[in-house]
Amino acid sequence: MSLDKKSALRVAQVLNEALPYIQRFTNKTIVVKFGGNAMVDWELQNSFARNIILMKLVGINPVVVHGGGPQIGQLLHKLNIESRFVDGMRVTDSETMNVVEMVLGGTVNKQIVNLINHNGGRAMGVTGKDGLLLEARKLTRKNENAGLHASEIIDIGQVGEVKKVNIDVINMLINGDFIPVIAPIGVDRNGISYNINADLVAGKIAECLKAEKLMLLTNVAGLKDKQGKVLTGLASPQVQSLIDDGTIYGGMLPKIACALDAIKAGVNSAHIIDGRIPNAVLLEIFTDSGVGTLITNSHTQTECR
Ligand SMILES: Nc1ncnc2c1ncn2[C@@H]1O[C@H](COP(=O)(O)OP(=O)(O)O)[C@@H](O)[C@H]1O
Ligand SMILES: CC(=O)N[C@@H](CCC(=O)OP(=O)(O)O)C(=O)O
Repeated sequence: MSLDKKSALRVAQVLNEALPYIQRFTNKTIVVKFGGNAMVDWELQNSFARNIILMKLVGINPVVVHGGGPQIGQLLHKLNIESRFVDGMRVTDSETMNVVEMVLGGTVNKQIVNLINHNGGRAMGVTGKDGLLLEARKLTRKNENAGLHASEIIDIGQVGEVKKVNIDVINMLINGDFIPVIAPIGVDRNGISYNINADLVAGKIAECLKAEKLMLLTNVAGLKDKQGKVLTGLASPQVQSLIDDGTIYGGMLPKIACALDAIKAGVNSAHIIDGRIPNAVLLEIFTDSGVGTLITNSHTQTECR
């Protein structure tokens, strides 16, 4: 398809304006988390795949971590298995864990890998089990309403948190010129599988790779305040009060937590952006038109080897 003169000039201008960003980010690692809610349709997934390829072509090392919560929910529904969440985490019994592995490690992972490869990139899909990439431990949740006789801990099943990231696996893929596409499934030393929230995995991987940026693509324009207005910037002292008054809830809780942890651990910036906007990744990286919330500041560090 050939462009008319005006459109062609505009394309040339856009490329020219992207130069300082390309220079800034070349040879840097950017972790991009593609949320299940942002995988609205094939076109959006395809545009995501092309954005990732373009990053790689200009010398950036993109590392993709994907979710797939709604896709897991759909299959569970078909199988008449109930979905239940505690603080944004899916309660995961062994039957649910099987479905999680099928959907994340199978369908969703291979869909993204295939789209990147089909568009001319070189993607390699792995779960956290491959090469022991994500060593996990069981995540426990405190029961805030525990009375005298209630348990202090809520058991949410095979839900994990990242204990260790084996970055050798990722570096091996990057050095082989592949784009790693990672499904958030972990395993412990006893071989037990864990369902890990994809935001948490993306955050820990960004920390361990000392990434330049962590980008979380979701289905909202950014973090919203009590009035529903998108907060373009957010620092950690504000966060607790937004959680306490219920402004941040559900799936936004792990996003904020992992973004704050990543920043504390040295990742330069964390962004919650609207993945439903075509080319959201390119807009965020190569232009001044950020499309969401930029997060700065906060706590803990993960073991990396
Ligand atoms: N303060 C907030 N601002 C924006 N979204 C919020 C907020 N608190 C909770 N949410 C919810 O978080 C959701 C995004 O998280 P989630 O559903 O887990 O998406 P993803 O699949 O992309 O990880 C939004 O759709 C919204 O319903
Ligand atoms: C423990 C837990 O909740 N795991 C998530 C894993 C997928 C995920 O995080 O997907 P999104 O990014 O699309 O929300 C789940 O089972 O839904």
